[in-house]
Amino acid sequence: MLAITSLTKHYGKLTALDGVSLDIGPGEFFGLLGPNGAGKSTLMSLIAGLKPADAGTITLAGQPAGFGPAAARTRRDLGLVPQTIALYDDLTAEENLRVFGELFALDRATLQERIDEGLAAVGLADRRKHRVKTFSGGMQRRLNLVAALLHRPKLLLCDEPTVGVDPQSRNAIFEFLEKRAAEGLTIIYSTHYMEEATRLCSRIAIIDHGKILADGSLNDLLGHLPSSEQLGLPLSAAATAALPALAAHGTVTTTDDGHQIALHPGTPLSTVFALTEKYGVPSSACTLSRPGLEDVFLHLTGKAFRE
Ligand SMILES: Nc1ncnc2c1ncn2[C@@H]1O[C@H](COP(=O)(O)OP(=O)(O)OP(=O)(O)O)[C@@H](O)[C@H]1O
Repeated sequence: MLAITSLTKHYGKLTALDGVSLDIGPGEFFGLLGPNGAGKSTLMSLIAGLKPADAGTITLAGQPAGFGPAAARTRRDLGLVPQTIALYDDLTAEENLRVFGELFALDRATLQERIDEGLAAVGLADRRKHRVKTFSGGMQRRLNLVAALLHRPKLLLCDEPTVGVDPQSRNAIFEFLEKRAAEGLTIIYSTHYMEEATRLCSRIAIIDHGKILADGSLNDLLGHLPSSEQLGLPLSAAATAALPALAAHGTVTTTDDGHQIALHPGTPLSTVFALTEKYGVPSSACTLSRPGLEDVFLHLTGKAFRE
């Protein structure tokens, strides 16, 4: 549906996007996960046509997309929830939505129907007559989401929509987006929160320094790691005695915090725990953890993820 090829963007000497290529299919809930300054907003702005690319192409359903007059038609098929809230403070929630709807030349009846439906869907129906300046950041975000979908775009771009948002609004945003995704809307969702990408996205691309480092389902990404589970042991004499036997089942690293054994994929936990028991390591002293996206990022970049 959305095809991006070798997209590059410089700001002066800084390369914000460096040859990004992506193919996003219809109905995908696509996560763009990267630390601050990775290039997420730049990529979103180029797709939305707010800025020109220096090189590369963007097409939506085979038609030119992005910046410039050739992409004017496909821009109608996009909705953007920008990182910075874009609403009129002195207008009420409903008045704001009317302004956005009129930009897309929606007829009065259709617009009213969509306003009512949208406000109800994000839990703002009872605040429709209140000015936006009286809203919390989270409420403003929710309203921005409704505004971006009034013209029923095929693709929704959400640029870090939960930054500075209270937990209640965060959940309302998640549930709203999950419903739209279940209805078939294609969503690109940028975030620097790994748990958001894990919860929401059917596919995740990890971006850093303007490059896509990995792209796939959560399981595909975890597949980059050499181990699926990690056993933690204390620095006790019993645990140290068990290490040679455990080393046959995984890679051992020892730090001041204890021994870590990254188990070889497919190692039965019963085998591992039989060994710790044999050497007298109490099970309460053992920990077992599954790796997450943080470990994938560390594995790919050699650096901890900076949120
Ligand atoms: N208008 C601009 N002029 C100069 N440099 C810019 C501009 N916009 C972004 N940058 C730089 O480009 C790089 C990518 O920025 P971008 O905003 O795309 O990243 P991001 O992943 O969205 O980060 P954040 O989560 O902080 O918004 C950063 O180094 C940023 O400082």
